[in-house]
Amino acid sequence: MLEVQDLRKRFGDKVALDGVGFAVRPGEMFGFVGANGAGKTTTMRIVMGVLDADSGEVRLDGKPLTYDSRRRFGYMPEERGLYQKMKVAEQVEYFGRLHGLGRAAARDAAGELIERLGISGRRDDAVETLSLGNQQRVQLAVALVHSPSVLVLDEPFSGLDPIAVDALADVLKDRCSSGVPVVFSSHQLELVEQLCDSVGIISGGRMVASGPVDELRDTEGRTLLKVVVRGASPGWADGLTGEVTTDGDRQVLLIESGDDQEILRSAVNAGEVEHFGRQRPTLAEIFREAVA
Ligand SMILES: Nc1ncnc2c1ncn2[C@@H]1O[C@H](COP(=O)(O)OP(=O)(O)OP(=O)(O)O)[C@@H](O)[C@H]1O
Repeated sequence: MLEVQDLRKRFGDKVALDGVGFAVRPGEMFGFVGANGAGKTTTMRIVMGVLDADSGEVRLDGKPLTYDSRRRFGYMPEERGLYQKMKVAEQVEYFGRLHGLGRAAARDAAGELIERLGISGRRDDAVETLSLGNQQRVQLAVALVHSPSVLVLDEPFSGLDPIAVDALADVLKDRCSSGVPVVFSSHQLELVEQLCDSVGIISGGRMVASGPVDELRDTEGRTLLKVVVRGASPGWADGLTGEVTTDGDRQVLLIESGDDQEILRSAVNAGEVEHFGRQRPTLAEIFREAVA
């Protein structure tokens, strides 16, 4: 298990991290979300030992991280770093070799990832001739080539087209199912909600919510009552406190609290009730409330 414990970090007067902590179990996908400048990259750099914390600790399976344990991590830094003149396949193999793979193993692993990430047509091209999205795929292959025991990825999905997003999601799911803890940051909250077992929301250097996505949806944010009525005349919900929107010949009422029976009676009197039920907040809604 990867444990990040009470990290604190200042840059001069600026407090970047003010007690950041979370844990990621083997085989768990953890989405790290927060507004720009919230502290995600700083946390990931500390996990990777690129930056020292002022205090706090990062442990793997109960032990503080060392140079050797970090060598087995796969890291995709925010500042992407590839050799621009080197060819794609050569580059991925080279990083595999740097992480200790033998020549044949590095070649096989590079070939497989290049294929899975959809860049096999570019394997013999210099990185500098690739589009930004394709360079990002190479960067991901480089982070994954040595079958890391932990994955720490800073915005791995940004700039990818939907096909590449799916390909990367599949690769990450595979790695997770083989017992690897995966941490990635992202601003794509729908994707995080779909993919991750757990999320951590950071705001101003502090964790404001974290835990399994399902639990957060049960305990955080507002559970709204959603009522969909067909054929109702405008103004049917005027006496109620919620928001009404129109969708074709349907009126959709979202209401936080009230007398459910009274609301139902108003809806039935107004038209044909197509839907009446509570809906849990999405991750995006929880996020907006948590960082507000
Ligand atoms: N080397 C540095 N020197 C000074 N301040 C820094 C440095 N690195 C980060 N910061 C500050 O620390 C805070 C956290 O930054 P960080 O890059 O960790 O945020 P982030 O959540 O990754 O943001 P984004 O989503 O924009 O990538 C910000 O206020 C940032 O300006």
